[in-house]
Amino acid sequence: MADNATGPVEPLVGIIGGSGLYDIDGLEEKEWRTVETPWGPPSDDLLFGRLHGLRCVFLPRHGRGHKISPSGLNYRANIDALKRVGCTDVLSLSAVGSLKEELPPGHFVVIDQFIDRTFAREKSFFGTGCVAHVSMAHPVCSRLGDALEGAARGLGLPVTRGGTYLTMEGPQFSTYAESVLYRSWGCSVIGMTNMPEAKLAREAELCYATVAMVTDYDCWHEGHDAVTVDQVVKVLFGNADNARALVKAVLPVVGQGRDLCTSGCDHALEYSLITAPAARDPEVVAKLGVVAGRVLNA
Ligand SMILES: CSC[C@H]1O[C@H](OP(=O)(O)O)[C@H](O)[C@@H]1O
Ligand SMILES: Nc1ncnc2[nH]cnc12
Repeated sequence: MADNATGPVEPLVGIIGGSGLYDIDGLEEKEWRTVETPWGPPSDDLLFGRLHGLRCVFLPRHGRGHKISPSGLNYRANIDALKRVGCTDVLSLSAVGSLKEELPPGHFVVIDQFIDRTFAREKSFFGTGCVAHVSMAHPVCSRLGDALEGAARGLGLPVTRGGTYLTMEGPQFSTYAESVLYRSWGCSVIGMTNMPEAKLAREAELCYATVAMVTDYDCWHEGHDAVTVDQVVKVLFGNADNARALVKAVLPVVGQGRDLCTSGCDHALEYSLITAPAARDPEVVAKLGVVAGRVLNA
């Protein structure tokens, strides 16, 4: 292991707020700051502040006012920006459609797997000039998952631990045939944003976990109309209050000093680089400074 992969870690928690979550209330010492990255601009300025005295950073995934569509998001810039400002842990909060009867609107799912059906997005920081292959076998940090589950249960929120999030390209919602197909695959929920976000967080050696907040039954459920934005928005404003309460409850748990992540997220690049040092393109390597500097400069 590169000798800079040691603890203890002073965590800084980044929160990516999805649809309906464009701000975090109750933040002290609040300040929006512009962050530039080699991958272009992130979705918006980053909001810095303190909750219960603990520092955290918030990024509205679609920008304030929800200006950017799922396919138009600069996922690389968002993840690089969070790492660049010192984040070690990323909590993703997302609105989703339910693919299971037992996950009704208002329910929270602490995701543990993803299926990536997106096709029109930049999915890696690496490529020609510096190739790396990280493991995505276990895409979610189970330490963060434990903390989110505990906090949700402590608040009495309806929560399920574990579930597969199917990421579709969008922006249109699924056809009935697609919805039925994804159900037959055993998927729990459907959304448009968590891939490649989770892949990029892994490449950047960030601990990442998603709380999926159910807003609708997509279009497969006979007893419910096919999803509309109107319906999603109605439910997600209720969900958003619960999401904010969850963030407040989980921060004191995940914000405490710790050793290296027991899930291995923070040394994911350890055995992943395959391009020989002499064959690496210096320009590509320079771009990767924040994301992979730990291993590239070891
Ligand atoms: C407004 S419904 C569709 C929209 O909501 C979800 O976004 P996010 O994950 O950022 O909450 C879904 O993935 C779509 O982007
Ligand atoms: N049914 C659905 N499909 C895709 N993304 C969603 N976000 C919220 N509901 C959704």
